[in-house]
Amino acid sequence: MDIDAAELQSFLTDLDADIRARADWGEVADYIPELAKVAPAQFGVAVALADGQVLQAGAADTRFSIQSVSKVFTLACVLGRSGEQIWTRVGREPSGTRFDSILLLEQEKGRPRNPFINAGALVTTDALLAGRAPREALSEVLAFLRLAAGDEDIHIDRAVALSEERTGFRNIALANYLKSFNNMTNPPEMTLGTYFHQCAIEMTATQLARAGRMIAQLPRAPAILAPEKARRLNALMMTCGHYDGSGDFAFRVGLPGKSGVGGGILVIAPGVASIAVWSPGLNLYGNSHMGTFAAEQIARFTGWSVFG
Ligand SMILES: NC(=O)CC[C@H](N)C(=O)O
Repeated sequence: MDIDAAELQSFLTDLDADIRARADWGEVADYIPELAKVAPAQFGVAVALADGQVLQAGAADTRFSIQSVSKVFTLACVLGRSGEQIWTRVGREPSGTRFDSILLLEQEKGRPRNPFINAGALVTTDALLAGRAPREALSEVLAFLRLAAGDEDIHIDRAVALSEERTGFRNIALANYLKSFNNMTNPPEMTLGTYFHQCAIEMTATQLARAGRMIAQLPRAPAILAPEKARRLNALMMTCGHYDGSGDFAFRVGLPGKSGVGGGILVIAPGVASIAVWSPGLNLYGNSHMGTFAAEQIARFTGWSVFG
């Protein structure tokens, strides 16, 4: 749908003011000590449009920990590297369980439901390593993101990675459990270290919106993701991108999205726009509370929806 950029810009500016006035921020993720230090009362949004413009409001240039939003990009790298093989190790169904749940893994014999819950993302990261050192695999993800965003200034926050490495006992359990089912080819601590560093990539909303242009297949996006891969990433983001809150996100926003416990959400309007919202306070499902609200308001204002 065509949208007047100036009108959308003034809508975003008003939305930022509205959100600040509401002051209903949710709770920051406190199970990762470094993330517990982030002030919840923050909001930023960036919208990359098909004509190349990037609209911004609020703290669009503040860096935040992208956390599980990284799972979209590692999956894209793995699909590029080894094609469809990954689907022998991980499914494509919503889990209906929390992002860090171990519940279904025993019942389903070590094959995680999808690549966006932690168990599935650990398998994807394990595949990404492909016999390489963690540093090489992480360089590939960073290079891919920098190319996608057209911005070299994207890095890993080591303090966040180490903080999770020290306290990520559920992920450590998941990785070992996967190993017991032979669904982890590397030593669990190697895959875990890579995963924690990938989650600790820092980006601004502006950089994330620009990186998402290839998933939206915007005409000016760098041609580094084949259209059929973009379509499938969008399908997975829609069905699994918000864990057990995916149905609610689809209902409220109507666009594919991927959240992270750092409070970021990447939202894709295929062919039209790539949107990044960020607000560190989370809702019950571990998805950004005000970020979801903002995505809902933007979809309502623009009429963007994959459901017509
Ligand atoms: N939902 C998330 O963003 C979770 C990512 C986080 N690094 C974890 O594994 O717990």
